[in-house]
Amino acid sequence: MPLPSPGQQPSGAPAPDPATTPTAPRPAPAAPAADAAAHVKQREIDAEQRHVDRAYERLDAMRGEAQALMREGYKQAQVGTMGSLVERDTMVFRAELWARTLDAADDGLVFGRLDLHTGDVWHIGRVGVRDADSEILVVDWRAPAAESFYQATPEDPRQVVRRRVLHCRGHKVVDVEDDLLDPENAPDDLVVVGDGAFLAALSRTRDGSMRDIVATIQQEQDDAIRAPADGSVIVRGGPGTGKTAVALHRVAYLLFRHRQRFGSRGVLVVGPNPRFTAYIERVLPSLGEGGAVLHSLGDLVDGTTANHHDSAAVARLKGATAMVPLLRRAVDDTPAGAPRELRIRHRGTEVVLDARTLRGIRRDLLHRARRGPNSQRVAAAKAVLAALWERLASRGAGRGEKEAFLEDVAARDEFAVFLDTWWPLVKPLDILRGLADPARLDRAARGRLGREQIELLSASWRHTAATGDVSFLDVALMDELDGLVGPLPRPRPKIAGVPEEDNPYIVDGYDIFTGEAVRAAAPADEIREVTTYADRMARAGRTRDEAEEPAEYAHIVVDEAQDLAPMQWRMLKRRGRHATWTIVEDPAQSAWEDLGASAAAMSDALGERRRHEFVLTTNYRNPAEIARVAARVLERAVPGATPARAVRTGGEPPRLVATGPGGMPDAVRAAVTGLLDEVEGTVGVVAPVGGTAPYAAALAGFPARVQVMDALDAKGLEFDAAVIADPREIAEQAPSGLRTLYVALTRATRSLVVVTEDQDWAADLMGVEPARA
Ligand SMILES: Nc1ncnc2c1ncn2[C@@H]1O[C@H](COP(=O)(O)OP(=O)(O)OP(=O)(O)O)[C@@H](O)[C@H]1O
Repeated sequence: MPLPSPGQQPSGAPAPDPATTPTAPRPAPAAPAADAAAHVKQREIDAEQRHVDRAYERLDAMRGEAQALMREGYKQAQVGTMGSLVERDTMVFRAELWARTLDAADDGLVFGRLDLHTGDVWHIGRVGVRDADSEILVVDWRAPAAESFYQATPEDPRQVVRRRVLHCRGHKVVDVEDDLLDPENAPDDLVVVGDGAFLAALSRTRDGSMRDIVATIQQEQDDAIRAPADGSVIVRGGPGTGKTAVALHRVAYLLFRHRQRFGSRGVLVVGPNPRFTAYIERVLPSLGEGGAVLHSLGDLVDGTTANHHDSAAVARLKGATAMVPLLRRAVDDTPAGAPRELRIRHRGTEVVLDARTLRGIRRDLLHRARRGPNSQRVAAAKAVLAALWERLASRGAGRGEKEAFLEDVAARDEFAVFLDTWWPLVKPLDILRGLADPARLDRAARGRLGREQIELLSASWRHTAATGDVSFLDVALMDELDGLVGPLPRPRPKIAGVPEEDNPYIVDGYDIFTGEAVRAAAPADEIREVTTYADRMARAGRTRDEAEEPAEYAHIVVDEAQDLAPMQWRMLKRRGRHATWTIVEDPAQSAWEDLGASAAAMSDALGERRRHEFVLTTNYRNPAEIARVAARVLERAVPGATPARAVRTGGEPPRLVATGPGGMPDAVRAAVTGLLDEVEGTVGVVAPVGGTAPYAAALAGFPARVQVMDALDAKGLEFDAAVIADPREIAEQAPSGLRTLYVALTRATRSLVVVTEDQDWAADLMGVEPARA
């Protein structure tokens, strides 16, 4: 669907006149023009309403059929054979999915119509609907027949004479808006009406959630949405060009056209932070697709949630692939607190394994550990026991004593405690905590980090060790470590009444992993299975690697991909080794400095598959007044970059408020108070990274539509009004700071207020004269 210039008809037909005037290929009736126009339009709306009513009647019938199918599925359960249970599950699953899709389609079921020069008329909607005689009432927007709705232009009308957008409130048609694409082939009585409702829709109030754009997808966006499924799609474009919207509609498209392939292994959508995933989470369900999994980069690893961004200097270190060998060496290093030697006394003889011998055993075990040291725990116990026996044998012990010796040592507390400290089971977080020790970090880095870098990193992990806080990049490191340390063995659950001897990790009453004595668990008078030490070790070895790999997906969407560090790409790659990808990025908004390294890591994740690249050029979010200011900052941040074209005018001109030292929170509060009267929807307050606290305090008790966040967390979001606090600090916090400020300046759909202590700097940067707070 081609886009209107500001203040013009959405496309195609020459529409010089304001608008609500219906225009026709033939001259419009003379007078009274306004009344006649309203009458013609109402007649068109009434006609569409009749069609929409029929479609809703059939939708209700289809929902009834889906419910009946579900009931039928449950009935089959009563038959009870294995086969019928499987059929029942499939039937119920499909019927439920279908029922959910139909429910989601209820809101705005029909939104478009195509009149072809063949005389055919197609209505386009959220799902396909047929009447009882199988006549098509509505074509699903993702079906090939609907393609012209988004793709036809006056230059290439694709048989479409008139394209109509229907605006509905609930089940009621409230407006229609036409594009005349092929006047030559228009029948004499064809009516064309329109009032620029598309542009009006763009300036609607924001309620904090993104909405689908299915009725108004533009041609260049549709190209990306419907790109072939055989490769990966990369969508680039400036802020507000609809990149996120396109990626989400592509997921709905892929699931519709290739459900078998993408539905079974699933789709993962990854956004920069949880605020962003909450913002987009309604889009796919509103398109009838509830199956995709949404995650932020901070919660991709089970049981971990990032709660802060690292400073730019720390992020540069943690995000680079140089972390891979460093982490590997940290995993292989002797654990902190490991004993230097082992002394065991057996029947009056002391057997000692000295530091050198223990180091040799460790090296050997690590060499053999394909799945990380955690999987070698049983092997470690065996190797130490074997070395002890060798020592004893060298001092004259006979072969016949071996079993008794091993039984004796393995059962001892001191051996369990030794094993637990010498070869502990480790979790990724333990390794990061260990790296809080500068000496250990230096060893792992093999001298490749300078003193300042060691201090920065170890300070960051000291904070983690003390508080348990992890950063977004720590999550990527923990995911890397997950693979390096290997899965933790999963002990079988304790079952009441079952003696602990059945647990393969219990050796003679001791849990060889934790060192816990569990002898008391089995009642003394219970008859026990008689097993040897060797039986139990063999059993332990067999069950050791049961932990799960991270889930793999058939398709992965990465939003704000320009910000991903190489280590984060590695984390995603592990989840999509066989996936196709949709990548959404705008290098001009990147907070990550080494764009080359990031691009290489992305390329590695995407693999050899074909890539389809698209560039979106129109800014649907910012009014031209805000876009102009943002473009000035873009020119400084990325000289030569082309800003997207803003289609709307009529926003408030951006305001610059100057304040004195220490006056920032009060000035921000005053700006927000003013904006709450000006706009009905959300007001976003964007602060420097790590600097939200004073503003959150100043705005305590304000309505929930006021949201405070730092500039990195503002990525991808939009608000009716935005207040940028301390732009200079945002710009100077990192080498990529000006780009981050550019992101912050492009969040508002209507009003933008920038509050600064450095008025000359800000006025020069933005080209706006300051007012005093
Ligand atoms: N074709 C369209 N019809 C209606 N609204 C649209 C259309 N395309 C985009 N929008 C709206 O424009 C706004 C910006 O879209 P979106 O967030 O997808 O842009 P983006 O390119 O991802 O921006 P950013 O780079 O800042 O994250 C959203 O409100 C979206 O709904």
